[in-house]
Amino acid sequence: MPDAEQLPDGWEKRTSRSTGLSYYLNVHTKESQWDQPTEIAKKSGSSAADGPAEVQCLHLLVKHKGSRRPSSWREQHITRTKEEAQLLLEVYRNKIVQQETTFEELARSYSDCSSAKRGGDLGKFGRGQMQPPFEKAAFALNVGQLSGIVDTDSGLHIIQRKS
Ligand SMILES: Cn1nc(-c2ccccc2)cc1C(=O)N[C@H](Cc1nc2ccccc2[nH]1)C(=O)O
Repeated sequence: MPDAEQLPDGWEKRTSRSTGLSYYLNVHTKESQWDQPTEIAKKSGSSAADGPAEVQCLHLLVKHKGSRRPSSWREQHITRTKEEAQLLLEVYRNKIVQQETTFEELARSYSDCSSAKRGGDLGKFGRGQMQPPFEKAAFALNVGQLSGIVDTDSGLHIIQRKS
């Protein structure tokens, strides 16, 4: 029985900054995955069929009293309900769709994530680095596309893919 921590060649075990969960990095392609690998890491990059290895996204997070950490740079003790957060985010999303303002301007003013100071820009990330609902929504977007409302343990998000 192989040692549970012994990984096939070309893999490293990492810990996600935002979720604290372990994921596995292919050191050759820089692709990552949640499931523990059982085969030697491939050395070529993803084919188009697998989608991008990483994406760059902006997000606007509205936390609520049920959020994992109901506090932010905007509000030390967040007490809004999840329903109130949903309504707020729908207003913000409509303003973006109607081109009344930009995603960056709204995120900078209203996002409960510390990335607000960068207009909501999370930078580039691969699979296995963000909470699964966020990852699924982000990797399903085309470049420039705006998501619907995405629910994670952190709160409710809208996401725009930049690359
Ligand atoms: C994942 N992440 N990246 C940054 C970030 C990135 C660039 C510059 C400054 C902060 C902040 C965070 C983060 O986890 N922030 C949390 C809120 C949060 N939870 C998230 C879940 C998924 C994606 C983004 C998320 N942001 C917080 O401030 O309480």
